[in-house]
Amino acid sequence: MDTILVVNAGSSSVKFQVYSIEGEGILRRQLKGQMDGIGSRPRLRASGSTGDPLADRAYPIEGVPDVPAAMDIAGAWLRDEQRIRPIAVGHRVVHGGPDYDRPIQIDHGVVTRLERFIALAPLHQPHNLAPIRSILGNFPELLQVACFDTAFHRTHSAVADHYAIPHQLYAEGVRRYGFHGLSYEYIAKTLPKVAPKIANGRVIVAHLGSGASMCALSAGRSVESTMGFTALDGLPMGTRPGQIDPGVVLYLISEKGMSASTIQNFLYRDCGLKGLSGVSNDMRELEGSEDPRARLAIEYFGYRIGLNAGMLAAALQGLDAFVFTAGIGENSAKIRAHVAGQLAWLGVTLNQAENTRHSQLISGPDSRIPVYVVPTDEELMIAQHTLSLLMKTTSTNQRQERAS
Ligand SMILES: Nc1ncnc2c1ncn2[C@@H]1O[C@H](COP(=O)(O)OP(=O)(O)O)[C@@H](O)[C@H]1O
Ligand SMILES: CC(=O)OP(=O)(O)O
Ligand SMILES: [Mg+2]
Repeated sequence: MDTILVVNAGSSSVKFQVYSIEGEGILRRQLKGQMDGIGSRPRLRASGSTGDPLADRAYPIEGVPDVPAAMDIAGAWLRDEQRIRPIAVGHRVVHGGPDYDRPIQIDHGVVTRLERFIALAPLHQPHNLAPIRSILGNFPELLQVACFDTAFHRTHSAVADHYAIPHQLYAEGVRRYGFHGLSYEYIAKTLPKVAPKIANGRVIVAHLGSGASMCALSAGRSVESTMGFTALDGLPMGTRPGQIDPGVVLYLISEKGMSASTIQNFLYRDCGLKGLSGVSNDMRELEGSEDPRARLAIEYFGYRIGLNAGMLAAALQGLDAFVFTAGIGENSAKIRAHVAGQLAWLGVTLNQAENTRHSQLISGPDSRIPVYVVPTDEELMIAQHTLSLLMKTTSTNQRQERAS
């Protein structure tokens, strides 16, 4: 059986899926899993094609201190216990920079170009590139495909793509890229099935995971994002502050004597829900905590989502639907209710029972704007892109063989 392996390293999780190729362009999921709770409660969970459990293992927090450790455990499980031998591997690569507006086949030159963006995505890019390098070294013939978080946002207009800084910096690549593009691409592709009437309209998608952002979709295309040059901007996240006055960074340099690398660590690892609550970066832990600072962090998260929704509705000049997705968006009825409250001025009402049940449509019948919960599937997008490139390279090879 020919299979495609998909690897998605996020900031608090490593997700993976294995698909069999069932014929021209048809994929069937064989296995799905994730190692999540990195830094809080590490756990490896995986299931087979019918949802049958294949693994559920908890690890001590010090046993899986970071994403590379999680990647090693997941890789060993796939290789040694599941005996996965794929014919192609698709990778989520968070930063594609200004050059890549679509998935590409990986070679050493591509890896070198993507290494330039490590400083722009230090929580992700190194972990995205590590397995790519290792596979290139051990299996140089294996097709590997890089699928970028930034690519889906390349439809942004010039005003959405710029900062108000001298043009030379834009030319060098200091632009408002936006991230979580594979997730938004999946939602944009799924919306015509979920809500055919509004899929062509103006939709805000809130990808609320460990990293969090929101995207304004107009007729299924991204027109604006809360994230920018890096995945630091916009909403508060597990360990990142989201939007912050650059004056704070200047203060840390001039008054606290912090170096560039100390500030980088601070902004990527010590802020956000973790910094504000002093309790945890993990929304599950915050929701279970009695600590008033945990409550403040939850309150802040919902408040900032509401503010950013106003901004994106302005970019869209109106709003036809609101969609929740990713770890928090799909699973936290409490956060969704809080955000719906923030959107009441837009005429949003919530159906409490449907929200508690995590139903697909959670707005009330009188809501002026429908609110949906749509589970994302970045891995499926990656698998589809990988299969397209696999088919392209196979037919090119066949043409070359016939010609020689
Ligand atoms: N049942 C739940 N209730 C509240 N939050 C949840 C639940 N399940 C997962 N989450 C939250 O989702 C976040 C992880 O989301 P995810 O999209 O997997 O992140 P990432 O891909 O960035 O690692 C964590 O903050 C986690 O606490
Ligand atoms: C870009 C980003 O923040 O990704 P994740 O949510 O997977 O950490
Ligand atoms: Mg993620």
